[in-house]
Amino acid sequence: MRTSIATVSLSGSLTEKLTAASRAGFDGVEIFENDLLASPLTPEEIRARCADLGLTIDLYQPMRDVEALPPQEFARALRRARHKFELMRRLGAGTVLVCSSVSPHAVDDDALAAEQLGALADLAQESGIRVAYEALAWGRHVSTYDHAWRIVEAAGHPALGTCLDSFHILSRGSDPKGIEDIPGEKIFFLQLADAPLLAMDVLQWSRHYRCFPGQGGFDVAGLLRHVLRTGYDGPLSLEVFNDVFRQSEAGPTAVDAQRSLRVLQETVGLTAPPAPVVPSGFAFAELVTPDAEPVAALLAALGFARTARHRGKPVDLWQRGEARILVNTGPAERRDGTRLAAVGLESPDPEGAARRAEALLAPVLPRRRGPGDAPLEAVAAPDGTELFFCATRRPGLPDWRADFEDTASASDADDGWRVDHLSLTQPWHQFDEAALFHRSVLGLRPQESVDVADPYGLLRSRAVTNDDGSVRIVLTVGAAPTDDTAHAQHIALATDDVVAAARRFRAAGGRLLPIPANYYDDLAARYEFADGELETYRDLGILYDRDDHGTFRHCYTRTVGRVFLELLQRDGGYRGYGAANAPVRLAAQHAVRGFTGG
Ligand SMILES: O=C(O)c1ccc(O)c(O)c1
Ligand SMILES: [Mg+2]
Repeated sequence: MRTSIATVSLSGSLTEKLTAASRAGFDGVEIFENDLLASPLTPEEIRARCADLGLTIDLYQPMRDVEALPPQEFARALRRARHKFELMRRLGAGTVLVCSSVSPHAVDDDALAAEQLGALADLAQESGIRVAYEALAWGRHVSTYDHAWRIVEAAGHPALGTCLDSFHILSRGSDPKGIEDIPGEKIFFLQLADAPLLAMDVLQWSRHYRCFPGQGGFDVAGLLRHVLRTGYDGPLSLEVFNDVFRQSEAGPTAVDAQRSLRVLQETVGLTAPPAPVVPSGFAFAELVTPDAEPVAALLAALGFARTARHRGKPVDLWQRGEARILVNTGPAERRDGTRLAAVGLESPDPEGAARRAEALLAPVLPRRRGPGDAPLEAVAAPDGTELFFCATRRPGLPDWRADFEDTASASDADDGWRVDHLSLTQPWHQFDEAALFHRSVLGLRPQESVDVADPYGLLRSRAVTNDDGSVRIVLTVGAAPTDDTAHAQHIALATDDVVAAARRFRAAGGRLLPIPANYYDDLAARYEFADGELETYRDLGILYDRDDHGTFRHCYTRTVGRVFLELLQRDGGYRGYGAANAPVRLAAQHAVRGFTGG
């Protein structure tokens, strides 16, 4: 179906908004009055600009406080309407949105509302304009979609229809099934927005927290299915009031928006893009570093061996068991220091995974290929992390390690080491986008979002995983973009014996993050441990957690550049990431930085 976006959903000047919408592939826009009023362009110039960009103007909005008014007030509303309709004629906009009145003058009288909306529609019709009446969730007398429809139906005017807005319908908990009672041709417009499930005033919720479908907790797809059953064939339009999007660059936001509509259309069966190819493990994690020495020392102390070197680039492969870490000393920038730049995802169908990514507007990266290199499909995640779709030892698929020359054989080949999860810090304004990206492009499943207290701010964290837990990516976002501790990334390595791993690391000269004694006193109060067990944890700085399924023990290396490593042991099917311990870990990391001056 045609896709549209309200200018209020994007940041910048009207021109910037239109350009971003067009580039992201939208067919049309809803022009918000404020964007027009603030624009130096005349309505004719805006019309021409839209035409040049291949955008139709699908809606002009909003017109407020029009219906169920005393005669004098209504006369004034009609006068305003005349001006708006003239403006819309110059703009070439054919539909105006009228939202249900919040005016203290409005009376609770559906017959009067129908009569006055009919009179407004008469006037609109003279200018070839249609009126779409929308119930605001906080409207004074009309706040539900079925009520707005009853009034439209009673008016019985060909130029008057209703506008459905998923936020207003779902935020109030209305049953969207009743939408099917509205004839499709009387639904003049459909606005789509999702929102996180928050317990708050609905107006504040609407004006600040809306997000794109698939990023919140509403069943927008379910609502759309009801709308489609009516025969509605107008645009799917995103109307998202969001404080974060207002501050972010319009270009990426528009792409995020368009991706959400592509996923939504796929979900309801309107389109069939290439199916997701869910990754089945981590092939590697790649660190880019300006100085390989500290990274090499850290990996060596952990028992990793440098097993291979890339034939054409300064990239070493370090390995322990099934855990593989690439250390790239090529394009590193001093400013960032060591960072986690790329992730190799085991893919049953790398080409299919890349096609899926492309269909959902993920930037496909130029293949970094030298002569004779194995083909490697790669895309960029919203945070810039490069995601490679690759195969390790898979019959019929080229092995990514073909580009590497063995330098040593791996030690400890079968001791159960593997990458358990990767934690990737997201730019503060891309957290919701990142979750939607990983879900839709990679087919990973988002878990609950958790808040983690950091001594200098609050962190949000959300894991995306595949079904068997062999791929887990933890997306985090910190409050202060300048806080290095909150913005560190990490590689978590699973072992079958974290105590032995920690001891070995320390014996080899590695330094584990020290954890305060208070933490262990508290653990002793919460759980019973075998003799000496707690003392071992206390000595090594091992943290402990438990869920309904099992237990979790984990400890941390010091940070190199932006990256640290975690050693962990999952037992009995523990599913989490030790979130209960994260505040202690973050405080300890801050303390170490403070102590050493970073
Ligand atoms: O917040 C508002 O006032 C407002 C205005 C127009 C809309 O279409 C809407 O859904 C909300
Ligand atoms: Mg709306």
